[in-house]
Amino acid sequence: MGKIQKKTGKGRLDKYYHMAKEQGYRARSAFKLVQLNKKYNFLERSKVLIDLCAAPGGWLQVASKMMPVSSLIVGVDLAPIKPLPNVITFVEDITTEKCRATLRSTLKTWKADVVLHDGAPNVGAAWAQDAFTQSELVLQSFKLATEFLNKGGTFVTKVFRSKDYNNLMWIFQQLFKKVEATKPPSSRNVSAEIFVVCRDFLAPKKIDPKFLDPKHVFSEIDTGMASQPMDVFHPEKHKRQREGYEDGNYTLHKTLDVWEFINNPEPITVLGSVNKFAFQSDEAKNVLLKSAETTDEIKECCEDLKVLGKKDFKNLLKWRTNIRLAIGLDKKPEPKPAAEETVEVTALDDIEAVEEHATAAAAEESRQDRVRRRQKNERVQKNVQRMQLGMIIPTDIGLEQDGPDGQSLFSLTNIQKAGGLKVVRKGDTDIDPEEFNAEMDMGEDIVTGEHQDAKAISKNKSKSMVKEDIDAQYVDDTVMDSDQDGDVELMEDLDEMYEQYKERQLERDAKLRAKAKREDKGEWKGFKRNGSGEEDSDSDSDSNNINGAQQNDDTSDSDSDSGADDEDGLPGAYGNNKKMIKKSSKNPLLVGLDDAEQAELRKKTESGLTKGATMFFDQDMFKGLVGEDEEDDEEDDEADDESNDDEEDDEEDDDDDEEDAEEQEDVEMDSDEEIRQFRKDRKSLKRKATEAAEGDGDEEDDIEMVPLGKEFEDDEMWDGESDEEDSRKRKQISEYSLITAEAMTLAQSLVNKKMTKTDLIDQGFTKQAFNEKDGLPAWFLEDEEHHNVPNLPITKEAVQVIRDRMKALDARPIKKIAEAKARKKYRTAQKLIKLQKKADAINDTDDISEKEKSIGIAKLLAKAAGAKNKKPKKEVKLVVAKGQNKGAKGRPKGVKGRYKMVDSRMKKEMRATKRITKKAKGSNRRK
Ligand SMILES: C[S@@+](CC[C@H](N)C(=O)[O-])C[C@H]1O[C@@H](n2cnc3c(N)ncnc32)[C@H](O)[C@@H]1O
Repeated sequence: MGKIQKKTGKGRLDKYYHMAKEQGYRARSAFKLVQLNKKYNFLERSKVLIDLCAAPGGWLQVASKMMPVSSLIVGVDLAPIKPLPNVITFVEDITTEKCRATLRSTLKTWKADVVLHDGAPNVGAAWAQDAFTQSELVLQSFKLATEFLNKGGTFVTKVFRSKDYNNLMWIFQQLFKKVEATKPPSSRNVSAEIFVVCRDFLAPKKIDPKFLDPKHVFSEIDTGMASQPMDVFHPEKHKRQREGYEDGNYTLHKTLDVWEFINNPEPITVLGSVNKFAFQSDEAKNVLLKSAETTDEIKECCEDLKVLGKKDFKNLLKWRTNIRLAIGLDKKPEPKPAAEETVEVTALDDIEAVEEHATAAAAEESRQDRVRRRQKNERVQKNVQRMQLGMIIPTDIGLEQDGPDGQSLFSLTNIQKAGGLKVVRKGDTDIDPEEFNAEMDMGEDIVTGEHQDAKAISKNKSKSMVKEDIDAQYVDDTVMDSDQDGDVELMEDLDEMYEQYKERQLERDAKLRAKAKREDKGEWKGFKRNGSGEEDSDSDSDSNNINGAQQNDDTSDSDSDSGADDEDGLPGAYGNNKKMIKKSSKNPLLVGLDDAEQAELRKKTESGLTKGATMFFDQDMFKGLVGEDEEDDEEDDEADDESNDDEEDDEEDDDDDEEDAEEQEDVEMDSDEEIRQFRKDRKSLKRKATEAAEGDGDEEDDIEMVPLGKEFEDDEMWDGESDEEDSRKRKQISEYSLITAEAMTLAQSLVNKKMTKTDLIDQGFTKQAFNEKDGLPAWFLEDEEHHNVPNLPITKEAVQVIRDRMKALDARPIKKIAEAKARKKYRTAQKLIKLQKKADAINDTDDISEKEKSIGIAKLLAKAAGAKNKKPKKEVKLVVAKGQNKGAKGRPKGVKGRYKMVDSRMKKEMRATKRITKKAKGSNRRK
């Protein structure tokens, strides 16, 4: 033990090992004393301590830490102990007279308050000098304790569970008032060691020498277990470990004639107590060796029984049974009724062994099952977290319309599949709670799980009702185990999130429909994308639009409206049902609407929506929902208010206005430079708008971005409006709306009543208003398109508004960046949780002081911070060995810091090496 041994065994490097390392103790055993002292508090009030068998010094460290300063601490061991401050150590065998004398001279007239003994023979570096057994060592230490302890002193010793244990305890009790055996938590469960704390030394004047004589103490003990053989099928249950160190029993090599094994009524006992079976007797030679049952394998097994495994022992037992049957020692057991138990010992053992295997396999299987379930749950939880962070949407984890297994939550096809359709028709809505619990046990989806058997399904009237019933039961159910609870909680969370997602989707759909409707009504939304002033040439159409909007033109396409309602108006239950009807028309439960019903649903109501759409929007979830129309109305009201305010302001600023009138009429830009800058900005804004529409489309709305084709622009320039073009134009307007300064200026002047709608219409009638493009040469049309661009007025305010908008757009991160940020945030949060857990663990440790706890936590934090503040790698500058650097020795001129010389040849060589290795790899693989 003197030297720290390499700990390689599984579980050796446990919590206490790491704690010892962290806290600077020389051995993990230090914590045993810490825990013993915590329980019995003997160190704090002691002034003199002797540690027998103290190397490498873990206990001495603890003692010097816990005992008052200037205490006398003496440590002895066969192995040298590295010096420790305020501790006296010497190398000695504690069983010798010399050790006693040294202790006496060290302590002088003093007596010890505590004597510790943690000795174990054969485990130290000095194993060769070790001649005593554990119990003898304990008795020796006890002897020293009785000599050096003060009255009322404490003796702590390590004892192994052995036949000597009771005797030792009896002796201790004779000389100490209180004797308690305890196993501190840091002592491994697999270890047979126990610590005995003997308090209040009685310090009798005379001690009966028999108490301290090993021969006398241990001779009387006979537990009758010394000769107990090992059970070869349950070696782990063998008593040897509990017996502590057997005195050399294992060195005996027993050989037994195999014939005796065949005849012995207790074959397992024989197997456990013998090293070798010899074929020596005549019977063994004549009968056994000649038998066909005695295979080479059996013979080999007989050579060394100590190296055999369970399977080999089973083979030997089988062989013995067969031989016994063959030579007539046993009769073949008559076939018995199944209920009767077999009496034959070996057969039972075999069965037991097989059963044991089967149980182990089943346990392993269920463990793996648990692991799989836990992993699945963890995966789902992770997804949920990611979904909450907005990194993914429910569809990404298959949660939208489909259940986790890809089955629709409310799919009626399941019922048919499970054959429960008929019973469903009967309308029985009861659910068997046991079946429900069984479902939950399987960790499957409550309603859609694959394990939904016919019986369970037959009790469902409809899926939705089932879910409600289940939910109700599930709330009442208090007997579910924790595993189920976890699953159920998870399912609940997922259900809730799914509902929220659906609501959001419906809300969004409603907004989209309202928007489309408004567009169809011909509401004017602004200028088209290129902002090149097609408004002029297009004044007809635009003015139509304006008129349309202002006169609340009812010529909007009501058909398409209703059509849209039919298609999209019921995206939830109804819409899905339509899909389902198409998909699974074979299912008698999934009945489509007949023509009359469909026609009824298509009928228009007063609101202009179809009956189906009205029914859909009458659902509770739409109550209190402010549609875009209403929002816009509100905005309009606000705009009106503002315009009124502006009017007041205008009156005040009349004089100024007159002065600026001329400037206001035309483009109001400070300089050409500003105009150029503005046009540049406008271009980038358009680009961003396109990006936003493409990248964020799924987040914001589902409007598709249609690039402006040449054809489209031409048509707009010259043609009168067809319906199709009209709608295209409107779409364009709605997409780009007020993103240009021209449009904004115009809007502002309309809102501020600086321009009337008649002015706007009049402006549309220019000399080019009715130009025909038929017959004009292509080059002219192209030229016109490029250069005949009306210069529309723009105001500073409009430019400012657009710029602000652009800034806001700039400030918004693109989807990928947002995702990356969310991921980073998530990872940081996870790290923090981990750190918190570690800190909590340190905090909860009872064995260390507050100071040590704070040091431990500070270390943790420093480590975490260190990982963050890792120094970046120093850059190595590549210097090409050419010119003045060619063949230069040492640092090339003008190069500072780290550098590496490279030349073209090196590059070529490196490439060639790579090529060759790649080739070699390829050819190896082909082989
Ligand atoms: C488990 S270690 C003691 C560890 C010690 N308590 C610590 O915390 O560092 C057992 C020690 O007993 C010592 N030992 C065994 N027999 C001994 C003997 N006869 N005399 C002195 N030391 C002995 C071994 O050398 C070994 O270092």
